[in-house]
Amino acid sequence: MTEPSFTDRALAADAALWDTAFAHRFARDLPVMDGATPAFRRYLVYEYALVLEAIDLVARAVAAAPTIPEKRWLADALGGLVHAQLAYFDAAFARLGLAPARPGTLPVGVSACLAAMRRAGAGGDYGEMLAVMFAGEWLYWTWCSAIPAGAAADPEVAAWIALHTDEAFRDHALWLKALLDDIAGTDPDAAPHLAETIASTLRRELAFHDAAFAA
Ligand SMILES: Cc1ncc(C[n+]2csc(CCO)c2C)c(N)n1
Repeated sequence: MTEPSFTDRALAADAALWDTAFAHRFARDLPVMDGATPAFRRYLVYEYALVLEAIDLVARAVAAAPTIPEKRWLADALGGLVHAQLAYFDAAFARLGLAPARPGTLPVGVSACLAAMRRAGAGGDYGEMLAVMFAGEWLYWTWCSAIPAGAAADPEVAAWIALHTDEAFRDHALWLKALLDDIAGTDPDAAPHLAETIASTLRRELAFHDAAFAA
């Protein structure tokens, strides 16, 4: 049998935390929410702020990537955020009468998540940036791919799930996973910090999603 990879070991070491994540109310409620659900409306406003922060993080990762194939892959991921994801928010905000959060009004669970992304980007540690991206992408991939096809009746919710279940999204999550395995394999001294970054990011992700339900 092949040895479990670095990321498989990191995910297994935090299995209890990931189980909590998979049981999160957000994942359970998402398919039955709609544009009138207060938690979903709050979530979209928080999520828009997160996507803006993610654009900067991925742009920093493009700059930090040591090879052209990595820069090219990450630039495509950045393109997905600035095009498909921002187009989603333009359409959803217009349809649902939502607006971006005013500065200083985000709840602490959300702003802490954004601040950690910003720190990872500004810190310049490529592996750390990838670990932050991986934890969030893995969570969304796992959450959204577990929702049965057609389960969400609302068009905004269905479109949001579709953005996180398409092949490109899955491939990106798996690409991040494989690259982290490479980095941890090449530099075993970096592995503990990468594993800790995956776990701490997941905790912040859960606080982010808790905030949508705390009115
Ligand atoms: C709250 C929240 N967490 C994670 C994602 C998934 N995601 C989309 S872009 C990005 C960063 C770049 O990989 C991540 C993690 C999300 N949409 N919203």
